[in-house]
Amino acid sequence: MAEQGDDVYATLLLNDNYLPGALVLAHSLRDAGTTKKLAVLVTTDTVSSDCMAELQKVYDFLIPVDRIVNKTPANLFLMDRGDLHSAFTKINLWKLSQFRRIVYVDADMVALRAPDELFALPQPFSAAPDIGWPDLFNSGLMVLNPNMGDYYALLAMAQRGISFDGADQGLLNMYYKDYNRISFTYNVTPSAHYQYLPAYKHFQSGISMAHFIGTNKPWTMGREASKGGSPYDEMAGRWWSVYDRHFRESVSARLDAAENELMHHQSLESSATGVPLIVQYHTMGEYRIPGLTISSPVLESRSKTISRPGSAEQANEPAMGDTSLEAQGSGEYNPEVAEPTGTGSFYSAWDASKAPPPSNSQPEAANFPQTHYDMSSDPTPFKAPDKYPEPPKNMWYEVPKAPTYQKPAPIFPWEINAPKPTRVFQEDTVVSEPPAPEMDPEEIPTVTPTTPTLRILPADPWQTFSQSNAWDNIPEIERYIGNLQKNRKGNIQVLQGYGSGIEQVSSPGGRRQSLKLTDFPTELERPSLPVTPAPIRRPSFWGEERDEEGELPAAEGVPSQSEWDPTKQLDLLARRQSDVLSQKLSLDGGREIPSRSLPYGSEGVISPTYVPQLPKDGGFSNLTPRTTIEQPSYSGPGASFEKGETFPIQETPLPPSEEEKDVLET
Ligand SMILES: O=c1ccn([C@@H]2O[C@H](COP(=O)(O)OP(=O)(O)O[C@H]3O[C@H](CO)[C@@H](O)[C@H](O)[C@H]3O)[C@@H](O)[C@H]2O)c(=O)[nH]1
Ligand SMILES: [Mn+2]
Repeated sequence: MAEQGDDVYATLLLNDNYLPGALVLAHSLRDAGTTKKLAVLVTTDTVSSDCMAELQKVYDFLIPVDRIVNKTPANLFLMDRGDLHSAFTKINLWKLSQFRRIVYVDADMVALRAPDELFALPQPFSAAPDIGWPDLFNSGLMVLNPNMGDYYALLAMAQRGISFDGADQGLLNMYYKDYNRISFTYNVTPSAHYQYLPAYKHFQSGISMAHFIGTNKPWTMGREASKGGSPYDEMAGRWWSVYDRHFRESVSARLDAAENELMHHQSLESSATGVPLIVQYHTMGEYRIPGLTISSPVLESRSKTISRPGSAEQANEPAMGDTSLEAQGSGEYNPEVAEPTGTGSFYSAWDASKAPPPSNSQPEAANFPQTHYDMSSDPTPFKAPDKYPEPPKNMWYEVPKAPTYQKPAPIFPWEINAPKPTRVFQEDTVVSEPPAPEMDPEEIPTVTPTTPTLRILPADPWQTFSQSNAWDNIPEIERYIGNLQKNRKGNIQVLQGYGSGIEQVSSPGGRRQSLKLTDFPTELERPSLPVTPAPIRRPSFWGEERDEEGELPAAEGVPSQSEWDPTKQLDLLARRQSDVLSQKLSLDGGREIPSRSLPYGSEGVISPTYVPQLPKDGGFSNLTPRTTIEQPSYSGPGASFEKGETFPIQETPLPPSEEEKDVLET
């Protein structure tokens, strides 16, 4: 019986599943030398009597408490912990006014040292920060003074389901908003957060308690699960070292026990070695079903028991027995000691990354944890509560009144001074601009690009380039090639319109002697256009009938075929067009007319849009704009006529002269 004003460490057990945790916790505190008493709160409807019997072996007080269930557990599923439906039961701690002070510790914690100093804290309520949300405290370790005032207040909240996580931590943090924060070393939860490892290394020696938060606990993962070097593995190793100190069988004991099992059909309540079966049953890898066959090379000869993954290594461990356990009892967990070294080891020695599973291994299903659920035997019908918790208020979304859209911040420099886009008309933007001086690419400043403007360049592009091919100036070559061509020419019928009459010119090889690539065919060489002014009579579709009516009268104003001189007419047309053009020019105030590129020889007109590719020195200065348009002619040799060249009207093909032949031979 508790004396008034006792100090206790207390934990909570809601079912048998956490039994290994509660036992290891109690042993760890005792092993660490606490001077305080230990209490465990149990919900008797779900904790078995076997379990309570085990608890009583280590705990000073076994306190039955009423289960407090969260009837609105939705928030629990936010953290995927539906199993914590009864976590509100923790509130019963405040009811235990027989104690002066309680240091509550979750059953999934292990003491590395006994934090007895917490009983001397001046504050009424203390806890350590939670790793998930450090403003909050983790309710796995709490220093509290039981009192009925707090109890009823907390109970009222619990009954209304007030808890942001649906469990005790959410509730208690809403109640104790100004808690006394104690060091994280009193409730160290393993983490893989980047800052964690260096801090862990630094503060490691000061850790009082480790806490295995989450669904997985050391006793549900098995001994093999935490053999790495991470903080979690190290802390889980500490848990297992306590477990082994108190619940691990020595191999010699197990061998004896196996023999006994065979000989005397040992009872199932505790293993032959004295380790309670219920503890083994709830500890992953520890449970051995008595009387079943085993294929362990070591035990085979002496007993027939089934081996589970976790216990197989023990079966194969050399018979060091208690010596090895004592080595671990020093407090530092040494994985080496727990490592099996026997030759016949078939589970722990099997490295799945290196070899297939041993052929003599057991099916893993033998290892599955089992939970038994009983149907409720409570005959009272369900009665709805008088009042349900008020639905939360202010749970609508307020549509913002003013649009909150903000232009995104500029990324590129030109976004800052972007010019306003406007419509641009060519008339407005045509400006004469000197070309930009050449610039070192590295000196080019950031420029704000604008709509490019059309430039009229005051340049006669032809003057800046040589207009002939180099070989054009060598008469020998020209003459030779000219003669070759002469001989290849066929007879071309052309119309030559000198004067008013039409001369028929047969002009084989009548081409002037020039090899320039830019040459166009002369007028003589071009075939005549089939200009037909008056229709030519053809046989009528209606035959004679139509003919009887006589010929249709010729259209008025259309000259007869014989009167039509196509060359004259073309010349006329050209003149008229050129008149129209010059008229337009004077109307436009002398502005130049954009023109198509003209054939060779009709220089003098410069396209305003033409930008010559100038030589690098930028020879602009000596170029002047030209605004005259030379009138084309269709009557003379015209555009293709070359200076100093006489136009041959008639020419007979000749073989090359002796002189020309000489050139050929050289
Ligand atoms: O099936 C169960 C579940 C819980 N418990 C007891 O309730 C405690 C809390 O559950 P636990 O699994 O340890 O929760 P944590 O993973 O530690 O989760 C966090 O969130 C819980 C709910 O808020 C708090 O109770 C814990 O202190 C806090 O660390 C356990 O330690 C046990 O004492 C049982 O006995 N049986
Ligand atoms: Mn916990």
